[in-house]
Amino acid sequence: MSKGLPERIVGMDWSAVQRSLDEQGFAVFPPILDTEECDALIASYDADDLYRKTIDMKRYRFGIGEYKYFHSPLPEVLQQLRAAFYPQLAAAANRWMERLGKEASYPASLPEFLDKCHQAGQNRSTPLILKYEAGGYNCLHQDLYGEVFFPFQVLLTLNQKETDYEGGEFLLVEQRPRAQSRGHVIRPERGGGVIFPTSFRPVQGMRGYYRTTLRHGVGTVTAGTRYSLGIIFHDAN
Ligand SMILES: O=C(O)CCC(=O)C(=O)O
Ligand SMILES: [Fe+2]
Repeated sequence: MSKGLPERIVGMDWSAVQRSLDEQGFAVFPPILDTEECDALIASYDADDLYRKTIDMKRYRFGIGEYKYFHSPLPEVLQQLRAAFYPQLAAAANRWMERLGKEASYPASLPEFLDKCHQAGQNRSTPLILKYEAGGYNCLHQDLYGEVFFPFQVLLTLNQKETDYEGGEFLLVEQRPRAQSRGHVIRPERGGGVIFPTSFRPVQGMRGYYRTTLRHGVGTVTAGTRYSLGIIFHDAN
């Protein structure tokens, strides 16, 4: 891919993404990282000086697998992904809050939003890289790390389904008020991913919008190794 990463993100079909977010609650996007960029991120998994913390998921009963939080300042790719996705998603976030009758208070740029996190005592960086080997999985969860949170997060897969791993589907479960839950199974291409709600979303009902609760996770990897990159916009306390 010849263009720089921020240009590739700005050049995504954002009207289709916004529509998909509003209608389905999530949006799958085609590769924005090329094979070399994905391979470089995978190769950096063992570069321990890049990370502030490593989590063995089994220890916390989060699933089976491992993830590492990048420390701040983030590697350039992570910084670019976070900063370039933010403005489009802030517009969606404010639209969603208005629909739910809440204050639409997400600032236009990432540094302004991070200031809010820091003022609330949320100073630790949250973008992460995840690794699941055969038998690995990630239980359904939400990534909330304090009072301030951004309503969207982004997940990119760094290697190729079917070639590098089998199973390991991205799972999104939507809990509807006074009704049964609905599941979505998403399998992005290497270098592509999905934008999804951190915690809840507005759904159009007969009388205005109501709110559903979302959790995400990963189905069992049945063969190979799956690597992914999680872009969380709020910092952690
Ligand atoms: O590995 C995945 O697909 C999910 C990772 C995750 O839970 C996240 O990025 O928040
Ligand atoms: Fe997560």
